[in-house]
Amino acid sequence: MKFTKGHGTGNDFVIIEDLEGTVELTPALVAALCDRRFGIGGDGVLRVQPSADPAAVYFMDYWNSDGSLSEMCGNGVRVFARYLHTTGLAGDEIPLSTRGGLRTAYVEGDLVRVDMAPPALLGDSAAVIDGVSYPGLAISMGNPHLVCDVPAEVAEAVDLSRAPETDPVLFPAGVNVEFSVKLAENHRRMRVYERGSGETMSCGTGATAVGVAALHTSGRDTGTVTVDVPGGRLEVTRDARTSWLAGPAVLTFTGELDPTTLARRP
Ligand SMILES: N[C@H](CCC[C@H](N)C(=O)O)C(=O)O
Repeated sequence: MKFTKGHGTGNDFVIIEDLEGTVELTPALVAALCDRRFGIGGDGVLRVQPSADPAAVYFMDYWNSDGSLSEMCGNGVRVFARYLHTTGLAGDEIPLSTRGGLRTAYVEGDLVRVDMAPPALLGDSAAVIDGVSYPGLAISMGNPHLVCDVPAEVAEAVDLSRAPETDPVLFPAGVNVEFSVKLAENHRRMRVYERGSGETMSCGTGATAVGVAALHTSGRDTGTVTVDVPGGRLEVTRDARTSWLAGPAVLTFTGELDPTTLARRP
């Protein structure tokens, strides 16, 4: 099985082109592929499949590194677009179907910009870590997010080695939790605990949720927010119609493996 590695601000993915439908992905195989010691290593898998929706040619079949599925992946869809553009499978403007619906990516040199669709603000909630409750704003980007505004020292110290406790009624399938630090009116820094992947260096849907929350808490429904993540810098814009995510997306290497002989963590 051939694969390509890529990342967007350090959120890295194993890309598998499967236009013929010959690759059988299972949660166990995805976890083995994403294992950073026994496998290739990655925060998730992006499988390129034909789109059932006629509005797009390709479907992004996204899996988290634990083998779970998600509706959307903002860095993933940007790396996915970079792969299609680099391999000549698509041009500069790429409509894509995802489990969260249609998204359109625009390859602009080193940057890839995505129409992330309008956010849905779901109200107040909180995340609990080590008995401390962090209030946050629940936002859907197709997948669920909880954006907690915290001081810099809290964001630096908070233990993200395991999933924060969150509301099982509001988030029955779990949630991605962002800890957002205000650096300036239109500038945030964040750490993230990703549902299904743990702490990552970046989360595109999460950065978009952080930007939307930053605008919302300052009474604005439109604007642009720079979001710094441990893996780099993303730009989030909300306009009257939708939300946008822009940032770098690169392919790092290609390889080949036999999934039947791929090592499994003991
Ligand atoms: N872990 C997320 C999916 C990947 C999101 C993230 N990698 C991004 O770039 O948006 C979830 O289960 O909803």
